[in-house]
Amino acid sequence: MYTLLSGLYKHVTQKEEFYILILGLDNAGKTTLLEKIKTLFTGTPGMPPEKIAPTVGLNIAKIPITSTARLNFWDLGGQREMRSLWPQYYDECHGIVFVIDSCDEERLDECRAAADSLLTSDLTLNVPLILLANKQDLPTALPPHELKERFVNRIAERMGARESGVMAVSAIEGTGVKDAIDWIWTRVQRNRSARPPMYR
Ligand SMILES: Nc1nc2c(ncn2[C@@H]2O[C@H](COP(=O)(O)OP(=O)(O)OP(=O)(O)O)[C@@H](O)[C@H]2O)c(=O)[nH]1
Ligand SMILES: [Mg+2]
Repeated sequence: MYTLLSGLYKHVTQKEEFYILILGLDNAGKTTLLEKIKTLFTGTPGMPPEKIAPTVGLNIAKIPITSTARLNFWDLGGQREMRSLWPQYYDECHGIVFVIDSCDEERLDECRAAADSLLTSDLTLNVPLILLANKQDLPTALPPHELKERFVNRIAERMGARESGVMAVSAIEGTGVKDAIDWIWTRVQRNRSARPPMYR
């Protein structure tokens, strides 16, 4: 009887867990984005931008997306030494958000190299990926069409068969953030036979 009841309780309370990696070079705005996601999707405001320091290790946010499913965001540090840790998380992730600083033209090549190594890993094969052209609130930001030409088109062949997209956002102002999360949520659900959710 106890086993039956505890099984039933588990069935009712267990949630589908999807894991989403937030990657990109240091200073791209990943943690600012994570905190904005918290603000927009939970009742609790995220940390204000001025309190956010460069990430050493990772930050986590658990976002209830429906009554039965949760998106777990893993925001990893983007500094060069931290990037060697990224592959440890590829195997378990269901989706990837790749954040680009649209104002940092000088580091576009470095950014492309980081995206290349992520996309060529067997462990991320067919994992949906959204590229976010961040900091669009700043006048010096490359507009999305220019970023597409100078960045996205050059890594397009590495995308393979995965679902991919590009969106313009401002993590600080929140512009485009909800649409980006809706995009990734739709894609991880579509990809669930290849990468099924975890149950916790
Ligand atoms: N204007 C503007 N500034 C932003 C935006 N997003 C992030 N920033 C700023 O960019 C800087 C870096 O932001 P973080 O969120 O710490 O960057 P990160 O990608 O997490 O960096 P690492 O943790 O080192 O990998 C901070 O000064 C942020 O305030 C944005 O949308 N607009
Ligand atoms: Mg960070």
